[in-house]
Amino acid sequence: MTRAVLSIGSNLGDRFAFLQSVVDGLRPFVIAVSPVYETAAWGVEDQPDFLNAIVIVASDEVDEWGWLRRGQALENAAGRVREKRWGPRTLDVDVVSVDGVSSDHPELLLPHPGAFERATVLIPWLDVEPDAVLPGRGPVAGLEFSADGVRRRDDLVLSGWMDV
Ligand SMILES: Nc1ncnc2c1ncn2[C@@H]1O[C@H](COP(=O)(O)OP(=O)(O)OP(=O)(O)O)[C@@H](O)[C@H]1O
Ligand SMILES: Nc1nc2c(c(=O)[nH]1)N=C(CO)CN2
Repeated sequence: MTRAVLSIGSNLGDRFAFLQSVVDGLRPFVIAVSPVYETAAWGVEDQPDFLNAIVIVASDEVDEWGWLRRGQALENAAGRVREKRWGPRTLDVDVVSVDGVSSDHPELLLPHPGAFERATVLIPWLDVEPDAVLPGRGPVAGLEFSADGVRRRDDLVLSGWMDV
């Protein structure tokens, strides 16, 4: 059994529909979905705001590479064009952590090396898992990050996973 924490984001096109496509695409495996946040872009700041959320998935049959590949398939289905690093995208699916797995393979770094300082990951993660632990960093609730530019969008609720 693997359990994975996925960070999803979109800042191009129908942002909410692209996030919903992840919940729909991973539906049998989804065990929790966070609220949606409107977030100012970090990294490359001169680009539209993102919508971000966290999806927690679990399966007996999918390993860490399987989660990465499924995320990439969903990015491709959203018509994602790979341009510059940290640039705008229809859909980004990052594997934040997979229980009990660490990896230094460049195509799958686990835990995700940027997660510990990204409010866009940590705030929604705490919503669904207040006692979350980021391996190597400790309890997420104890990490220091700025919540500036992160605004919860209670008008946008990802659906269709609780009734599986
Ligand atoms: N934990 C991970 N989750 C998703 N992709 C990863 C992970 N570790 C390494 N990668 C690799 O990162 C590449 C995708 O990078 P991408 O263009 O999405 O980066 P980014 O989202 O712009 O930046 P960042 O990785 O800092 O969030 C892919 O080649 C993928 O194999
Ligand atoms: N607010 C926000 N900014 C970003 C994001 C993201 O998901 N949210 N993802 C990026 C590339 O991984 C670059 N910048």
